[in-house]
Amino acid sequence: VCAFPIHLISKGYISGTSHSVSVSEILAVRELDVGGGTNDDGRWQKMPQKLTEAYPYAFTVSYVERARQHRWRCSDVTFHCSDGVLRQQWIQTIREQLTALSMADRPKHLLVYINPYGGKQQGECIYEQKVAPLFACASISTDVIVTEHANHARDHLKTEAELKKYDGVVCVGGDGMFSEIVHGLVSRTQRDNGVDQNSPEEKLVPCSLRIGIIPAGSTDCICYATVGINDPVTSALHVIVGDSQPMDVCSVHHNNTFLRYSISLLGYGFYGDVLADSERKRWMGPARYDFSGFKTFLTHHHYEGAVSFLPATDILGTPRDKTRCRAGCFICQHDGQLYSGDSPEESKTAPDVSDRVGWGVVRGKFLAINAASMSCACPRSPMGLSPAAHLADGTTDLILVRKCSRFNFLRHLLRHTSKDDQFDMTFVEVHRVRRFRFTPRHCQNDSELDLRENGKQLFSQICRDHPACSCSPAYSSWNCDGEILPHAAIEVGVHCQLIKLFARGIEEQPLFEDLANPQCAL
Ligand SMILES: CCCCCCCCCCCCC/C=C/[C@@H](O)[C@H](CO)NC(=O)CCCCCCCCCCCCCCC
Ligand SMILES: Nc1ncnc2c1ncn2[C@@H]1O[C@H](COP(=O)(O)OP(=O)(O)OP(=O)(O)O)[C@@H](O)[C@H]1O
Ligand SMILES: [Ca+2]
Repeated sequence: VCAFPIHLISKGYISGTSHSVSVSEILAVRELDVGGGTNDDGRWQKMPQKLTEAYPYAFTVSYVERARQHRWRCSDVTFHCSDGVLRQQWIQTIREQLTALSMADRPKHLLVYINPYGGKQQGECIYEQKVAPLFACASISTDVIVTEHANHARDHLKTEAELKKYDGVVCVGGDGMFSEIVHGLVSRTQRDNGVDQNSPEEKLVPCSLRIGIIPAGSTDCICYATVGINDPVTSALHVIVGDSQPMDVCSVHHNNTFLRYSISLLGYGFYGDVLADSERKRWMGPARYDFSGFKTFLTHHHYEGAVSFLPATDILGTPRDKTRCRAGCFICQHDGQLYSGDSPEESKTAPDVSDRVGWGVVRGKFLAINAASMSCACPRSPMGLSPAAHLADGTTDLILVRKCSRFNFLRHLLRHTSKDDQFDMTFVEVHRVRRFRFTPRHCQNDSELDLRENGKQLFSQICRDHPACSCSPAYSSWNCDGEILPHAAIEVGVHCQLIKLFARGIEEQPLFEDLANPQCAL
């Protein structure tokens, strides 16, 4: 902590309270030319002449200030003193401390990808106006790529990007853009280490580069659930101070072929149907999800199949806990494990799939099958699909919503918008698992599956053409972090802490938020 025992003038007046700033939350320090009447930003300083005469030497410290609802802002305080040597000592000392932080965790050079078409198509503008000036202030240099097509960022990371040059990768966009970055980085890391992604049993190698998300999408679920707010300035500040948040990643396979990774939601039934419908309405922007959500709710389709899963035993925590995964989460610090005799490296890998002992099976008709590897909190649902899920415990919460009336399903959905327990309903069950499989009914073998994948499309088309038809199609689609998967039969495994974000998890709110904005001291 850096406390300032010299005279301090902030915003044109002297305050009598004390103020301290953690060095780890200082962004930059710079000299201020008091005599000239301006600082080096060219902004005028409103300062009484008497004070500038008495304390002509000044410097400005930019630091993180906490605002409401997990927002961070960059604030400046200016310190004045009568002695030029003293000022230099302060500036030098703070700079030395910042350099030490840069050597440890702070990024110096970043690779930035901007999706100009995500969310409300504001990505470039958000980056230029809100983020780039902060990176410049913190002396972070960047290489910026504005993507030209879908998968541009993924493929660039996978094959071309000179990753050694960078301390992290930043994406400006939504969950889809983040997913591209994850696929690029994870695939590159596996290829560089000779790991075959197609084998569901393979232990994946964690990525070394951290990922920053500047939210500019429609849902921004990953950002919201790791920071507490989808706010570009807050996220940029978390990048600058060099935060690090490990995250679980699910691998999804079909018949020993790798399909995709999932970080937030794998949803079959309701969320798959919402996504499939909403993709045809991208022109509507973020509102497409509400439109398609309403439509899908009215169609009320259910799907038959079997879900088999490997429950996570010997773990701290359950999906029905009242406690939440927050910054410095005890459970995530222990990889979610109560006790493990394994070495730390072994305990972070996917469990042995050949051991079928302990697997459970649930068969039936489902409105929704959801796997949430994290809470999936987002502005639509501030507590998320699974409020007690953990970011980095090596498990996913498998939520099974059986066929029920529209009224009951609406009650279940509505509970996502309040603090009421959405799992406390007879037709809902939730399991914390390390692996699971889904097999749609009638799915006997691969050749049949292909037939049925085609049949599904045909059936959906018939139902679309005949809206009065009230029957449920045999298959839904999997929504994998906002992408539709090409197969209904999948096998999923959780890889504990495979990636790291420039985030720290949601901070606990100060008890008296209104008072958490101290002024500066003499
Ligand atoms: C009555 C209101 C109930 C509201 C219930 C809201 C629950 C919302 C839970 C959202 C969970 C999002 C999980 C994140 C998934 C992301 O990886 C993915 C990519 O960005 N986003 C979506 O798939 C986008 C998925 C967006 C889903 C939106 C669902 C909206 C449902 C609206 C139902 C209306 C029924 C009204 C009946 C009168
Ligand atoms: N230049 C581009 N042109 C077209 N599509 C792109 C481009 N760059 C990226 N994409 C794709 O756009 C898709 C959506 O992007 P993004 O996730 O940023 O926004 P969103 O879908 O509005 O938000 P969310 O994923 O939070 O719902 C991503 O799947 C990404 O692959
Ligand atoms: Ca998890």
